[in-house]
Order: sequence, then structure tokens, then C-alpha cells
Amino acid sequence: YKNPHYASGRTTMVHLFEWKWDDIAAECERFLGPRGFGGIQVSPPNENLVIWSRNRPWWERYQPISYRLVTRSGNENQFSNMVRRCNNVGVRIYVDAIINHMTGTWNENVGTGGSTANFENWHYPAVPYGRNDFNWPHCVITGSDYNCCPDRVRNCELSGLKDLNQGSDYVRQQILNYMNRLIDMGVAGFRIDAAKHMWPHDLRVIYDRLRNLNTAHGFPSGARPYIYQEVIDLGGEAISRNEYTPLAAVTEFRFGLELSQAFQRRNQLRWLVNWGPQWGLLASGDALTFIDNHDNQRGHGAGGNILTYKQSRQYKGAIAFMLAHPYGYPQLMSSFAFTDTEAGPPMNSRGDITSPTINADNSCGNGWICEHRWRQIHNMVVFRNTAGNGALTNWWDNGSNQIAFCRGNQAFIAFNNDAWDMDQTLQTCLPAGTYCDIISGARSGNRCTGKSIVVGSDGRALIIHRSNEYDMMVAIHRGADSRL
Ligand SMILES: O=C(/C=C/c1ccc(O)c(O)c1)N[C@@H](Cc1ccc(O)cc1)C(=O)NCCCOc1c(-c2ccc(O)c(O)c2)oc2cc(O)cc(O)c2c1=O
Ligand SMILES: [Ca+2]
Repeated sequence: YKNPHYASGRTTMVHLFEWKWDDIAAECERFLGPRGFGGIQVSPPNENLVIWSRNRPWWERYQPISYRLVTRSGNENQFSNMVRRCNNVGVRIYVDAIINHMTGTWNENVGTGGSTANFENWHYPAVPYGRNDFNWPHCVITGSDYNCCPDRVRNCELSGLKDLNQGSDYVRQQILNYMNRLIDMGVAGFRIDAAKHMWPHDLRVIYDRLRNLNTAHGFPSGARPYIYQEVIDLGGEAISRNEYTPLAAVTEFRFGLELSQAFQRRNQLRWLVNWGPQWGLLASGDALTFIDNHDNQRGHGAGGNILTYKQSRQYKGAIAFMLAHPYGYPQLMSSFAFTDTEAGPPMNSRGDITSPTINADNSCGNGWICEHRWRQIHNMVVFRNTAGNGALTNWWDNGSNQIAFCRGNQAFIAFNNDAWDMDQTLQTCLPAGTYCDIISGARSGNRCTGKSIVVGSDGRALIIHRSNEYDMMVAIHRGADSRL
């Protein structure tokens, strides 16, 4: 459950938060496939409660009303087409699975597919679920429960959301019917939302009853789904992520928190020399890593001030470090613009999500940020693919915020987050030649659209990077984007 099953040579997934299935399929064929992206996390595809009283907030999709594949992103047919078209170009699909709970206590009672529910008596006819399928006695999680009472965190309601009993064979069967149908359609795995709020032994039973991935979509026979469990654990709670790592991968929230600190100069970059488990992070193979996610980019969930697209220069620096460093399985966030932390995706007056437009410079419009289309970010995805399993070697730092390192003999990156210029001759581990910096530009024919770096026969190069340059790093590698 810890293998993403990316197509060969691919390493990175992107969360296309709130995108519609038809738009994702198009993005796979026109951008993500050709640019070497490994996979996509999609928003929950199951029917959710329609909450107009809060003007269709993003979190309404985290309130299931059934497992029917009808949401504002599209219907079952459009979902199936998206999976097929993305797999065809080597881009995997991972589904955000909301299996801990159903809806909260709202006046609304209609879902995105027209199903109704009556939460007062735990009545969800479109599954169907009834009173016996939820945890009893009725209780609601309070803040102090996270520190004292693991049983309550699992068996009581999170934010008033009706709490399913995953110990019941019937509930397990409904969840498995839903997840196995998605596997048959060709998905590669799942994000398990609110995993902390479910018992590890129940999750293990469910995971072990999932089907193997569908070989008709290019997966090897016997391939198990990739599963990454959302466990927000910044330390200090009664429940530890170590209860979940024996089962499958886990979201490593400390990763984004620490790198956000470092790239805002609350920690010197030089301390990243031993980045990984020595910083209290999970074992690399257990960790789904990210800088920000849909939840903490708007201050919900895991606290601390997380870098987002809004602090773009520092954000690109942190993302570049995440993609250059061999630790973990990285996920990029792709957002819609927001100021109101409750606001849902761009939509028309009827509540239909509006599609991203693609500008001449490859950026997105219509209220979509598309961080994955920023040159510095998608070029670093290619950097990570090119680096492969090359080890991190030749770490250099200036005792402050200038650092540099190699990945095998395939790639080299240097950062300058000091308030003064960087001017150093450093070992790049690359063969002699001229390389285009893929942060300030890329190779175009036999020239560089941005900076270029000359590597001597000893592998060393003069790296000059001013403190006021547009981006704080320079990166080169042996792939076609960079090597002249
Ligand atoms: O802000 C939100 C939604 C946040 C949210 C949604 C999806 C996530 O994956 C997530 O991590 C957070 N929800 C709003 C609105 C809300 C929703 C339901 C409700 O009955 C009342 C209000 C909110 O203000 N929620 C209370 C604080 C956020 O508490 C939530 C957490 C959460 C936060 C911190 C933790 O350490 C943790 O273990 C869990 O997970 C959810 C998961 C869901 O699947 C659905 C949810 O409603 C929530 C969720 O409310
Ligand atoms: Ca629960």
C-alpha cells in the first residue's frame, strides 16, 4: 500500500483541488502527461451535501450523502473517461476517500446527485445507511479528547459529522463496494480522509479487502492500491501516526510546517543538511509529503503558518527543495484563488464550477492558480524525475541560508536565501558542459532562455546568485530541458 505505481520515470503527484473531471482529462493530455507528472489527487467523487446556506463552501465535499459518483466535478461516465484518458498518458488517479463519516447537522438535506438524507435520525437512503451503521452512544469530539481519549476521537463525531462504525460488516461492505468500483475503473489508490478518526484494525480489514489494481489500465498484476492516510500529527496528541504506518503511507504534516519555517528564515537553511527522519519525520517510504494542502493553506486543520501561493517567492523555494531532495513522495497543491477561507471554487450563479482557462503563457485564468503550471515548479518535477534514485551528495552551505547539493551525477541545485549575494565555485557532480538554469528559464534549441552555467572538466562551476534575483535558487540537470 506504500507504492504509488507511477509510470516509469515519474515521481510527483498534483492535487487538482475542485477540478472537474473533463478538465482534468484535458490537463492530463495537454500538460501533465507530456511534462512527466506521475499522478493526480482528485476531489471526493462521491455525492456530497449541497450547502447553499454557506454559499457552497469547499468543505461541503467532505460531507458525504451517498457513494453515487455525482458531484459538481461530473458524473460517473465523465469520471471513468478521465481515469482512462489520464492512464493512457501515464498519469495516475488517486481518490480522496471520505469513509469516516456522512453529513453534519445542517438544514440542507439534498446531495449533488439529488439524493436526500435525514441526518436527525441517521437516515441515508441512497447508500442505504441507518441508525445501526453509526457509532453509539452519540457523542461529539471536543478539543481535549485529542490529548486524553483515543476512543472518543475514533467513536465520536468530528465536527458534528455522523460517525460511521467501520467495525460493522455491513458498513465495511458499503465502503468496499464504493472503493472497489473505483479500482475497477482504473484508479491507482486513495487518500484516506480523517484516518485518525478510524481504528487502525478496521482500516486494515478494509484495505485487505480492496481489489488489486486493474491490469487493463497498465498496472502490473497483483499491484495493491497506493494508500496514504490523513493523520494530522504534529506531536503531543494521544494518537500517533505510528499507529497507521504499519498499514499504509501517512501524510507527513511536519514536512510542510518545518520547510515553511525554514524558507521564511525562521530556521537557517544550513540545518536542512540532515533533512528527513533526523528531523522527527516519518521514514521516507511511509511519507506523503507536501508544503501546503487544501486544508492548511486556509488555516484549517494542522496549525502553524504554512507557505502558500500567496507568498510565491518563498513558496517556490520550499517547493524546489521538496522536489530536489530525495525524501518522501511529494504532492503539489494546485489551488483556486481565495481570500475567504470558507469559499468554494469559482462558480456561476447556478453553482456550476467554472473551468480554468489556459493563457498564452501557459498560466491559468478564471480564478484558478495552477501552481503546477508555474515554470519553476513543473521544471522541478522534471528535475526530480531526472534525479531518479540518485543519492544526495556534496552538500555545501555557507553556515547560513546558502546551500547546494547534487543528486547522483544527474542534477545540481543551489539556494541563496541570505540577504547578500552568493558567489561560490561549487562541485555540481555533472559532466563538463553548459547547462541552462531551469528556474530562470530552460533550454530552447541551442540556447538558454534564462541563466546558463558552465561546468568544468572537474565538475565544478562558478555559481553567482544575487540576493535580489527573481527566484532564490538555480537548478541544472542532465535532461534535455537543461543540458546544452
Ligand atoms: O473546516 C472544515 C473542514 C475541514 C477539513 C476537511 C477535510 C479535511 O481532510 C480536513 O483535514 C479538514 N469544516 C468546517 C465547517 C464545518 C463542517 C462540519 C460541521 O459539522 C461544522 C462545521 C469547520 O469549521 N470544521 C471544524 C474545524 C475543522 O475540523 C475538521 C477536521 C479536522 C481538523 C483538525 C484535525 O486535527 C482533524 O483531525 C480533523 O477534519 C474534517 C474532515 C472532513 O472530512 C470534514 C470536516 O468537516 C472536517 C472538519 O470539520
Ligand atoms: Ca470515526
